[in-house]
Amino acid sequence: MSRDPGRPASERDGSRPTPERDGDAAPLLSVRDLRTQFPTVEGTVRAVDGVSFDVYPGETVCLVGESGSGKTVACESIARLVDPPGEVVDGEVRFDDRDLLACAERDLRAVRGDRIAYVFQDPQRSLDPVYTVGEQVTEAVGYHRDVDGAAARERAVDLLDRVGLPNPAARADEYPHQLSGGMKQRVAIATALAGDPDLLIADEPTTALDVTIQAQILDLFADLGDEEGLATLFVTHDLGVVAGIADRVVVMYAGRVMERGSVTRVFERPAHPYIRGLLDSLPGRGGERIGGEPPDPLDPPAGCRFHPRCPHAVGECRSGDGPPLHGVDGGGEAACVFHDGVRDSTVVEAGPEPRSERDPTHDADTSTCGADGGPR
Ligand SMILES: Nc1ncnc2c1ncn2[C@@H]1O[C@H](COP(=O)(O)OP(=O)(O)OP(=O)(O)O)[C@@H](O)[C@H]1O
Ligand code: NI
Repeated sequence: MSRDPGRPASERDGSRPTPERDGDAAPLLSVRDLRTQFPTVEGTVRAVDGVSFDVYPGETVCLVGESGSGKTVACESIARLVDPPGEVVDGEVRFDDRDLLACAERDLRAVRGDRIAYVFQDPQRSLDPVYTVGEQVTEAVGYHRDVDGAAARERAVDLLDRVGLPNPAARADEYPHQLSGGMKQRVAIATALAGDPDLLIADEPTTALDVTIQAQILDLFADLGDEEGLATLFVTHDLGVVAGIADRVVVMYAGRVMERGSVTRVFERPAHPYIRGLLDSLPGRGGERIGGEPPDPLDPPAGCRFHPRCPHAVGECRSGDGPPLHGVDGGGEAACVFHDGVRDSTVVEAGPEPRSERDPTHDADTSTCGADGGPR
């Protein structure tokens, strides 16, 4: 079962930033071996622990994974927004051939204010309480475009309309505290889009919105991707949203990338048992919710971090630093030993089966309580 053996075995060392997509276009954003830690009294939380992925111009990449998997910390690390004592301890974040982690704060502010826009999970973080929403969006328009005040205001109202703010011309004169949480988030999104960024990093931007408004905003992102080449890194744990908007998907678990690939391939042929389990448990798919809980971030298991919950885990999954990303059939990669090019990867595609049918050599440790890393 050939699995593209010519690929580098691991990208974790960051030494070879192989493009994730074939073709001529260079990635707009290239994240390599990103590591971010939080010192706490109980120990070090390795919230992001060797994450690599690319975002190409005009595409939408969805970062998915259960709560606590490191999606927010990854995004904040990319934009250098991690608050101390949290610290990006390693890695590279290339944006248009500039390493954002290495550049001076002043240069970074220029990039972040102009070419990269950020929508926080909490809209409060994006808005200034002392200015009206119209002033904030207008300022963002004017900052980036050479337009007079009236034209900037007109564009601001238009944007507020496009993000679904009711009665935008009147609402523009209100202050953030006069708006509901969902409306604030819409204003935050309008502000982010006002400057025609090249990259939008949006952390669960639509979670708090009702489905109609959510759909409207997702459509708006799609239009801006098509019309203006806006690339989006979109964090969500709603796989329905992912199916609707993503070009490519990056699946995180316990601070690591478990799988990357086109949305079509990942949804049709999930390669890693983790994303396979998440997809199977969607309504109508007939599968059960993945048993167990994500690991304690202070003390993740050795080997593959998902192994205590994995129906396919074999001895090798329980020790070492976890498998590298292996190329999978149909494109993309999965950090799973079943895609090492030697094992039969179809056992993952076939779903959970009695273990003896798949790996008789490891029958002895079929319970998830292997000595070197059972559930804690
Ligand atoms: N300031 C902090 N101090 C200590 N640990 C932190 C801090 N911020 C985040 N973490 C830890 O880092 C890990 C990743 O958190 P993160 O918020 O990135 O997860 P997430 O995938 O965005 O989850 P959610 O879907 O709930 O937003 C978690 O274990 C979290 O507890
Ligand atoms: Ni988050």
